[in-house]
Amino acid sequence: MAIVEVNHPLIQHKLTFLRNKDTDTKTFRETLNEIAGLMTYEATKELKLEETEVETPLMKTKSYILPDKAVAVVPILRAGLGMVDGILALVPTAKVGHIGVYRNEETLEPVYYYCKLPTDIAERKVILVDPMLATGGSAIYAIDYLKENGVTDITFMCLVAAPEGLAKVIKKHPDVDIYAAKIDQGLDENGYIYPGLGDCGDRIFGTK
Ligand SMILES: O=c1ccn([C@@H]2O[C@H](COP(=O)(O)O)[C@@H](O)[C@H]2O)c(=O)[nH]1
Ligand SMILES: O=P(O)(O)OP(=O)(O)O
Ligand SMILES: [Mg+2]
Repeated sequence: MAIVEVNHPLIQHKLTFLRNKDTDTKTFRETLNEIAGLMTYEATKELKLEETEVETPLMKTKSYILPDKAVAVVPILRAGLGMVDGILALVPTAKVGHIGVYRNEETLEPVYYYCKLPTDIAERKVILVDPMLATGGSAIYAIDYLKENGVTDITFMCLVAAPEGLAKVIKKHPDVDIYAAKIDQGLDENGYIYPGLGDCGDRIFGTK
């Protein structure tokens, strides 16, 4: 198990634009995908490769490729969708599953409404994505769901995490690696990450 805050200057620079309440929807969406791509570089560094042989213009040589069933990306709807294209730009062979979970605004408990996973998901490393890890309820629900479907290798990737939510996820799922661009101060009285960037789903899709 590892918690990794990806402190790369480009990521921290771009995160500033996502935090800014005046950033427009188009810029927000593009920047979120750019960060997701940069974080993917870090989060996939332990991927196993297969040996192959390739013919260069000069000679045959040993080289390495990802196995066919290396990776699946699973966004938690809706906000997780905002990271998918950035990840697929780096891992185009990844399959994509979807888990629909929203937060009940009063109880902050996750409410399930949709799921579609690749049939061979248990054979893949799953990168589960949601930009915001707040109370941890949505992440724990989705990880439970993936494990019930046979997945054994899960990395959770988010943009901003609250320490209290992180602690809950690690306690319930100590085998899951978590990558965050930033671990923030905490949660406010409404369960929003502080200072955070607001409601990420609404900012991606312009729904408020
Ligand atoms: O500041 C925030 C906090 C949460 N969200 C949305 O909620 C879920 C995660 O909340 P949990 O309490 O961890 O279940 C996440 O999917 C976000 O969509 C947010 O946008 N901003
Ligand atoms: O997790 P929520 O409730 O913020 O839902 P969405 O991601 O669809 O905005
Ligand atoms: Mg959500």
